[in-house]
Amino acid sequence: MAPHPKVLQAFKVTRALGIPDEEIKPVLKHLLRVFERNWNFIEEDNYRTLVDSYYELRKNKRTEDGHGSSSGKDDYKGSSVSSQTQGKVISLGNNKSIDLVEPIITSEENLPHTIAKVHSSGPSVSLINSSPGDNSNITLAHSHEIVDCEESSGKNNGSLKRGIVIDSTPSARVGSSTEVIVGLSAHEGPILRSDNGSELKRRRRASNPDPDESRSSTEVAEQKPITLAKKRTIRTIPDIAKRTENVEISLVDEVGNEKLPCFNYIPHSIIYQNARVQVSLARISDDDCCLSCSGNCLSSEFPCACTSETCGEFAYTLEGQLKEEFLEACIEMKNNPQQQHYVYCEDCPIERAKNEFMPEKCKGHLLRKFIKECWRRCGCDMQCGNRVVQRGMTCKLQVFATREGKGWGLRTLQNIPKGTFVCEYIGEIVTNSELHDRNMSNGSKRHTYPVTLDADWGSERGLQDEDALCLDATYNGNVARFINHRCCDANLIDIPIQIETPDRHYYHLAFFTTRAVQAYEELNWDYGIDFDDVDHPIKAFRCRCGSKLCRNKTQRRPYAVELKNVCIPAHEVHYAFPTLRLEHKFS
Ligand SMILES: C[S@@+](CC[C@H](N)C(=O)[O-])C[C@H]1O[C@@H](n2cnc3c(N)ncnc32)[C@H](O)[C@@H]1O
Repeated sequence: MAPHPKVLQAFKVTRALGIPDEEIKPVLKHLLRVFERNWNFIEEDNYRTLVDSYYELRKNKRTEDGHGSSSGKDDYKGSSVSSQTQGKVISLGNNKSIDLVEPIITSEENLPHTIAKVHSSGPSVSLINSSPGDNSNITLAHSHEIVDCEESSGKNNGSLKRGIVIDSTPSARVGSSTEVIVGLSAHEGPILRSDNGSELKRRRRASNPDPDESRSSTEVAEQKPITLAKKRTIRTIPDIAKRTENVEISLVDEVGNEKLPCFNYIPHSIIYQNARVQVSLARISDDDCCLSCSGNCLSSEFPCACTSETCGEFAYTLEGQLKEEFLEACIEMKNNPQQQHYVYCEDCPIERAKNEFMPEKCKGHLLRKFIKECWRRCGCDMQCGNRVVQRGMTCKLQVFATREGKGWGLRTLQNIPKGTFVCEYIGEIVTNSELHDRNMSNGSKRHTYPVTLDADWGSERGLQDEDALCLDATYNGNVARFINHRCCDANLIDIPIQIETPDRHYYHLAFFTTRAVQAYEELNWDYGIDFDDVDHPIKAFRCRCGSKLCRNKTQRRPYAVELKNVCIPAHEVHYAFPTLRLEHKFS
């Protein structure tokens, strides 16, 4: 079968650089897998990532082989977590690298690059530092004009023995001095000196006699010269869920700034210690299940007993989405809560945890609409349309480094229709007082947003501490811990789901789309923060949700949160002190 035109185009560019097709092929295959077949990432900057990956892989291979040559053929063989690659950081040439597993490695360690300073005021480019002991040729992996090169000794006496090719585009001249990472390649030959790049072009022509190909090399140079970016590291993890979910959840950092998240991925919530979650068949009465159903409850003529929570109607459609009316009602209650949607407990567990002897008055809890799914005692099967959340995630998701300074975020890799279940909020099930203790001892080390399972506290009198529960995803959690906040018009909404237990001390919190979401859109939900609540123990982050309805109107703080007089960058401290409750007042 003839290769795809995009593959042919990629080969055309790499051939022009003298890279044989059979060597670039496995690299391309690997990147396509890592980027979920999104060619934009591969094509951008004239296939920069592809070419950089190739050269860096070659260099790594040479280093591993004691400077032996590499065919490059097998380096990306098999899946991206094959035995060859697992545990390795694969640097992507000039300024990128791929981290295929979980080790937390700083970008400095990852980059076996030479750092060059470009002095843009004059025509010369001088290398001020090169990798220790590495005297490989230095070149940008793409087509560039050679402006000038100076032989130079760096700090480590790694003097430049051969060629350096540096971009001469106007963008490279911006500012007086820009630090860049220059990739290392395996070109042989003496120092290249040229004012106009003709030497490089001549060399390319010499190494590639095919007139068609040498033309494309020149075209490439003219089309899109590389821009000198700040050093950055692209890291990816193929599946942060470690195959515990129905789908793989990749992580990618194209920005190159984020510290890799440090937590244990769990696909189901788990009791930390004191939380009382009573799951037993004996507690499910005949009225709480549909014993006589079979197959798919949604197809039966009459709604079964499991619709008791949703006024005798299933919340899901036959296609597996939330019914429009139900979803809209949930959105309305969340976005425009009325006074009657709040309940106030007499002895609020949240206030009690804060001050056992003199608790303050309850601040109120928002009543929520529940969905009850069929479960073990029900006669239907696992494919029943009323078992959506318990079947688990089906959407392809990716954790990525946001560019707006929100730290990591979550995006979808596929279009998702309105009302679709995306994921659950999973974490440790802790009691309110356990959470309070954690907050007190860990304070500023918090990195996620615990949620209080208080949707039904209004119907309880004197809630015991073991029954007043929260989910904390700080140390153990799932992909939901990466979902960032968006005020009011978020594309996800959290809905309480009752599955195993008829009481509502413990329930599942599931995220559904509030509208159709396009592939590569960031997913977000409204944490319910009151940005004007100056008394709240957590002074909220400066909101960068970008919504027209953003409630953080004043935006007083410059990209940091103040926490008890300590100023900590927002990406360092996520949520610190007691739970921000879902029902927090709206301004
Ligand atoms: C539950 S975590 C979300 C994942 C987080 N971004 C990360 O890197 O792990 C919540 C934290 O993300 C950041 N964040 C979330 N939404 C934000 C927003 N709209 N604007 C700015 N920062 C946000 C804040 O630092 C917040 O404390």
